[in-house]
Amino acid sequence: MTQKTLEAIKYKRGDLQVLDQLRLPFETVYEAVPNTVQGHHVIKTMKVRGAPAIAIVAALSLAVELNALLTTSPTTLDTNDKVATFVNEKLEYLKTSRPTAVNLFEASERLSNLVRDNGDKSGPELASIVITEAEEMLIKDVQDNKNIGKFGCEFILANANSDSVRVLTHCNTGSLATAGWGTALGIVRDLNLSGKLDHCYCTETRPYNQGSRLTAYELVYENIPSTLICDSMASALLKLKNVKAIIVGADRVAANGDTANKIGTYQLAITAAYHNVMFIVAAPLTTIDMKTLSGDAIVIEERAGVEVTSTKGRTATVEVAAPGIGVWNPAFDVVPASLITAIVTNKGVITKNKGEDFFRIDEFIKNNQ
Ligand SMILES: CSC[C@@H](O)[C@@H](O)C(=O)COP(=O)(O)O
Repeated sequence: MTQKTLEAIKYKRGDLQVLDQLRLPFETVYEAVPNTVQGHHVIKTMKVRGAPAIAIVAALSLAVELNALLTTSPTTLDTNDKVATFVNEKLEYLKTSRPTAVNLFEASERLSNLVRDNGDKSGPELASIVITEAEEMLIKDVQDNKNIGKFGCEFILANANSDSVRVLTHCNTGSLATAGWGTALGIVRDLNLSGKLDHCYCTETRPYNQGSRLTAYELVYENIPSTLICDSMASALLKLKNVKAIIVGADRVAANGDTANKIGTYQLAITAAYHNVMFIVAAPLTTIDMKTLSGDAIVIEERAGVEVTSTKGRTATVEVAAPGIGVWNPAFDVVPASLITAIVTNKGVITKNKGEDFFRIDEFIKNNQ
């Protein structure tokens, strides 16, 4: 059965449009992204957000820029060297948009390696190879998410000891955060399609409200039985509502399984452990960063204090804090591997060995190439 999901990224060769997520859930407005300057802008300002979507929009913004130059200014791309320099400079620039989600850095490295490995091609040929690779990222991400949904749904049902489950999710990990379907929210979709989802709770996810604005929007859009809670209600929910699993996405998973995700994820993992509730991280393998050995080395983005002192409503942004108060606004936190039950990837589910408090992700990758 196919199910229509929201589309954060609309692309055909030479034309990239992104859904402006700052205007959701009240207005559906697409914005053209004709080049990397605009790509950088929509990522930095969070018109597009979510680890996979950030990487795909960055790569496609480069693809549309290259595509346009091939016709409007062919001499700028007429040698291999010119294209290689152009692509690498643009990738370095795009990487400065947001620091925590590794997918952007992984995509950049992949495109850069492609350029290095195609030193024998003409300029236009090399540009075309880069464009095609960026386009494939968009297609592959949806398939990866479908696999995550299936694996995660099976794992949760196999371990829940009940016929239908209630789950809690945090931030937005759905179609809006990816090329389609979603990671953690993809699992929720699969649970719902299998008829085994009793209810999905979602947090508001202050300060940016990805939960109340975006996840709630996706849940309502698809008629998934769901309820919104404030972030501060999570422990009470686990105590009183028989939730079987908390399912979250990831911005970067370190080699030992420590996971950076939206601020508030860490406290959810602590309360899940206390209440003996499964804590599931859902992410494609592109979100795993084997070069980062543990969560301590993950750079956490800090954003402007105004996101905490104000809230964006339907018609205006309103101040909600006493003027003059100091603000700390880390956008992400790190969940230690010891608190994570399983990491659900597009290649399968990674669990810990008995008695160990870290994941052997290197072994999993070796066995699932
Ligand atoms: C599939 S999205 C996974 C994560 O990127 C998501 O949970 C998250 O933390 C997004 O943060 P954001 O700041 O909205 O980009």
